[in-house]
Amino acid sequence: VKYLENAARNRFAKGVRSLPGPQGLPFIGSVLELPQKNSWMKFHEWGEQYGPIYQVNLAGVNHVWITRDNIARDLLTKRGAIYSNRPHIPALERDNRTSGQYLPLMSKNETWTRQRRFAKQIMDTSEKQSFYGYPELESLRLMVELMVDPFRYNVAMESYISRVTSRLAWGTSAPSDELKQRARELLIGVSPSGALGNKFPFIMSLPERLIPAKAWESRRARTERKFFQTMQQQVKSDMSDSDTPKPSWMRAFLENKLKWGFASDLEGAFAVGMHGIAGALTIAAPMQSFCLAMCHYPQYQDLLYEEIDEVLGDRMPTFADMPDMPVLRAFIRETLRWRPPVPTGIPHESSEDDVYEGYHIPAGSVIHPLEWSISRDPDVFPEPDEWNPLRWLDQEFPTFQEPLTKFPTITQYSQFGYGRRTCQGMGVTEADLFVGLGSVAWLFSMQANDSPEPVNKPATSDAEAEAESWLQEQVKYANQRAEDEALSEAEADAQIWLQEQMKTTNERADFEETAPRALQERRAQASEPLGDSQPPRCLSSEDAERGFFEHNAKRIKRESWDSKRRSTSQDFSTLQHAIAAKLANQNDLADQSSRPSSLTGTPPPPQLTARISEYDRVEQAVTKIPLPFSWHHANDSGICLPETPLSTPGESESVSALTPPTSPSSTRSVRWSCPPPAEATPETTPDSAPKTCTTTNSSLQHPPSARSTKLRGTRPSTAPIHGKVAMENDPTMDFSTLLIAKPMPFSFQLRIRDESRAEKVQKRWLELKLQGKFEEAKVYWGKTTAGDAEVGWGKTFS
Ligand code: HEM
Repeated sequence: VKYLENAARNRFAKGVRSLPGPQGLPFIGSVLELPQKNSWMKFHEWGEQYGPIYQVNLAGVNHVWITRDNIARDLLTKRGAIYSNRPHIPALERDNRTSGQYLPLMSKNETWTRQRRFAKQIMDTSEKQSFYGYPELESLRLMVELMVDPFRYNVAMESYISRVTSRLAWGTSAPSDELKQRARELLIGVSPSGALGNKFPFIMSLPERLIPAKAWESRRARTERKFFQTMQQQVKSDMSDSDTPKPSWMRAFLENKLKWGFASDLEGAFAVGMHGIAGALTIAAPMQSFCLAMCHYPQYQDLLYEEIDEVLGDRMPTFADMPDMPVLRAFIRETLRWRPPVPTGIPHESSEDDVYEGYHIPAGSVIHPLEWSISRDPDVFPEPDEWNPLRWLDQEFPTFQEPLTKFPTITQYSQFGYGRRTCQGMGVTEADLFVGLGSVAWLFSMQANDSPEPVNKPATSDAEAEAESWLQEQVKYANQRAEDEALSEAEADAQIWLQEQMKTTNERADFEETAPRALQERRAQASEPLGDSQPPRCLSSEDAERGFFEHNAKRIKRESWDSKRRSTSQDFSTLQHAIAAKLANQNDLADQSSRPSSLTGTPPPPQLTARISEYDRVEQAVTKIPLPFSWHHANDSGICLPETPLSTPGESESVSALTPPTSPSSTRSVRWSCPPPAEATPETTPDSAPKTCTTTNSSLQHPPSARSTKLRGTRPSTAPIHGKVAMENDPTMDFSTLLIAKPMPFSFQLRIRDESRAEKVQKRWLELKLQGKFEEAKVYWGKTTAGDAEVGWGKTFS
């Protein structure tokens, strides 16, 4: 019906043309042309083929894709009056446009207006109070977790975000695990590639007992409501029981209930809970992309360390340091540009027919600002596929903006949307990333794991066996203590920690059976030159890097701390051991009892390998579930695909009047910023940086003096890409498949930059831990997915 309606609308629009775009098949349109993974790459490719605004019929719905910032502003900002609705999400139990549950998904109506006003107020007020100091507090715990268990860096970073957000929402970090689960379940519910109801909307009108996916959604919705109400009730109790209740968004709601004009307390519970979910969902993705960037573009790391050491010295960063740290802000801004967390943007829906530059845009079109393309406009971002923080620091680049005390900033950035629907969380995102990533770079350096040996050793190695027996002993000891006497909070924490180590050691055995081969295969793939690559050529960014350092000669004349400080880098095993020992000592002091000497014995060896988090497992499981119809796959675009996707779109003669489209063949070429590995000569650097690229092409070589010690000539080991990406050749393009693109965990090395900083962190963490400042995550209804419980964690799919 929608297809016929759209066709009729297009006929009635006289004197204007339809937007260009792929023709597709009748009714289903171009759904069969979409890939299963990273669908935004296909939309990007179509943008290069059809122009900066084009339309695609996807299963009868007209989707308009915008690939340039100025067009998105023209439509979504300047004509916001008719471009600010949201499309319907069929898999949700209640209509997202009117239910009042999820502010980002509501259409423009009264409920949206009052909730948006509320959102603005709580964000402004909490920003004035430095977001209550929560990022600083939780970054301490993040540092400890990274020291203790570096291979779970992704879990630690997700927990950091979730804990900060839980504290902001309800003043406590206890619900952080539950919040993560609520966020991942909602993400499945709203992602086109997630819940089955988004692929087959008709199932949502059938009885629950026949449709497990509908029952799953009912439980998700019930659990979410119960969780938000429980948290609201808890804050109410804290406010009446405590003289100094913690500041939070919920407290702000409860203290001024009448002011907000909400229909009920339940609306307030959702208005706050939704912000919790929005935060928990999104910010962890750029934190993990930052690790990718640091490892694949290591030549910029020292620039950041120099700033950190100069501004912060021996203390961790705070929100107040923001004006003094443009380099850190540039790293963050560039990471968001390079790997947009929401690459397809969040769609708007048009409420009226419109004409733009002679093109007809029918009412009811779903409008996507395609962030992946917008942040790759080569006129604004030369060499757009390169991660290059200098574009924000060097005036040679078009994106440079002064004053550097304010710019670069991620606020007012297109990644956060347009017009009346702009994201409300820009400020808090910047604070979380600034403090969190600043702390990470203050304490650690990162290196790609270039070891030719498999990073995982067999679980039966001597060291592993020793570690296992050490951990077993500790767990036994902790269990014994638990029986003998009531455990103090710190002791309980130590026990949990030790048990986790034990679990990890066991999990490691499974993981290691399959991981080494897969890793080797991936590395081999990554180092193969691409078939259609062009000869290596000198990139302007390299000149720009040199220029930048020449301009900043005074600053960079300072001796690099690099070799000196890195020599103090400490193995994690020692650190892990040190934490355990300190915890033991602290507790010994507290209870005057002695610990077994084995606690200060040989610590477990670290395995610096990323581990798949629960979140990733869930996401992977979603996309692996076989659907009832054999010709359908799950994919990340919301469209059902055949087993073998048809990859050749029909050529269209439509040409946009806006910017002439580039020829598809030119956009498919792959260029290298340094020669492909086959032509590169490895060159050893003093601190055994992975590899440096040199080449026979003299234009790529710069005299070392001009480069300064800050740029040690290490070039990315990835193949920079333009237009169509050969994803299998780019290890930085491995994302989760739901609406938020989160890089999959990868293997790399974290090294402590300065031992005294590590000790400071441990000491402070212990102090605060003993003061009860770091609550453990609370279990609300068990993590079981079994049975037909009224509330609980949903299975990935039932
Ligand atoms: C990396 C972090 C984040 C990114 C990339 C992001 C991105 C976005 C985008 C693209 C939109 C839609 C804008 C549009 O429709 O034009 C949005 C909306 C929204 N975001 Fe964020 N967001 C992030 C973090 C947050 C956080 C931390 C919060 C709150 C704690 C938040 C709260 C919201 C809200 C409430 C809306 C809805 C605004 C409306 O529809 O009126 N976001 N965000």
